[in-house]
Amino acid sequence: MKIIRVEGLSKQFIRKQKREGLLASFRSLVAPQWVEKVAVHPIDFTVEEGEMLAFLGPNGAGKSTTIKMLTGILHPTSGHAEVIGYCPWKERSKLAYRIGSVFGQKSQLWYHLPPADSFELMSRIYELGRNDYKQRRDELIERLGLSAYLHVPVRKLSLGERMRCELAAALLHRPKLVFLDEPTIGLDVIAKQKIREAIREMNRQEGTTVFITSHDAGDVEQLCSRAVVINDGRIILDDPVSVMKREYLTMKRVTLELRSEPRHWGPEGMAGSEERERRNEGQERLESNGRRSGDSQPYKTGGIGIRGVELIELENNRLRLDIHTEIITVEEVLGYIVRHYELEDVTIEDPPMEEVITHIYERSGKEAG
Ligand SMILES: Nc1ncnc2c1ncn2[C@@H]1O[C@H](COP(=O)(O)OP(=O)(O)OP(=O)(O)O)[C@@H](O)[C@H]1O
Repeated sequence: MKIIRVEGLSKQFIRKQKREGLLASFRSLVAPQWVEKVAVHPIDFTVEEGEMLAFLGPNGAGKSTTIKMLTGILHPTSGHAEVIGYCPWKERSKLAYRIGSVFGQKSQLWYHLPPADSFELMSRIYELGRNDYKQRRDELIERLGLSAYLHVPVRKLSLGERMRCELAAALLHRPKLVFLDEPTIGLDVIAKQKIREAIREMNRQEGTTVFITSHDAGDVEQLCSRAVVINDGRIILDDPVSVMKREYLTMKRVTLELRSEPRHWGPEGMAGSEERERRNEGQERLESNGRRSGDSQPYKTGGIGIRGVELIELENNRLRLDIHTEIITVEEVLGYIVRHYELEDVTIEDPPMEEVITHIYERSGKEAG
């Protein structure tokens, strides 16, 4: 069953044109000039009940405007939307009882109150029955591990602790659908993992539909089954995440701290000839399997001597590598490093979402033209 249906939904803003200079500013007050900005061109998509959908795009792409229309905060310029059977901008308060939202950049908890008090206030706003509320609250405290800081004012919580409380507050009234806008922004690796686990469990146990925007490729890979990418107000990709992973999320950025400077450095790279042969065989095997064969993307060795691995930076004992994971896995590269060098520390990062989207945009442009 479709929980969200969007047809030809668009939004155009009209804003005052600012002019430079004092005189021009006065003139603007008397005779303002207006400019139109199409934030969202007519878009169409649907979301299945129970689905976890990533809604992605660079800054200014139209994500927040779309979410605001789907939650009834904004009226569209044209088109239709149905969210859990309601027209969001016409039936906003009815819809509010059925949806939850978490905005990573904006808290919905009372800043000077402990989370326990915010939960209490929200139970009144949502008109929850006392027993039902207490049972649900205790269940969420247990599931999200909130008991240690339930009575600490929100302003004193770490970002990760606060985000788990935000999630609990959004789930208190058992919404069928939650909008999560950058739920892991600013969190460290451990806190991100905890939030992701909580989201996964909510989806698995309660079948909650999740509509998530994020600049973190990890959120998309680990949580979502489908990704919709919007750029400049237009949808440029609507694909399963497995396809996105295979086509676009094919790089990991790895920073290594070695105990000493790499020994076999130079034109030969880090790998010995045996290793290079093995890698090249691997490459042939991959190409014969049809993956990436003929793709224009160059798999530079960049001084490392392993195909699919590029050296981005070398500073004393510190190396930054880009690993193209359809050629070689991160485990294989780390295995090689560990066999040949003493490793002190390693950090594995996803490429910035902006880079991934630029790649999608360039490719969609090429395919269209
Ligand atoms: N109230 C408004 N008045 C005029 N223009 C607006 C308004 N709100 C958004 N816009 C413009 O619409 C475009 C889309 O904005 P939107 O906030 O939806 O982008 P976004 O994808 O959510 O970006 P971000 O990731 O930075 O939050 C932007 O160019 C923005 O400047």
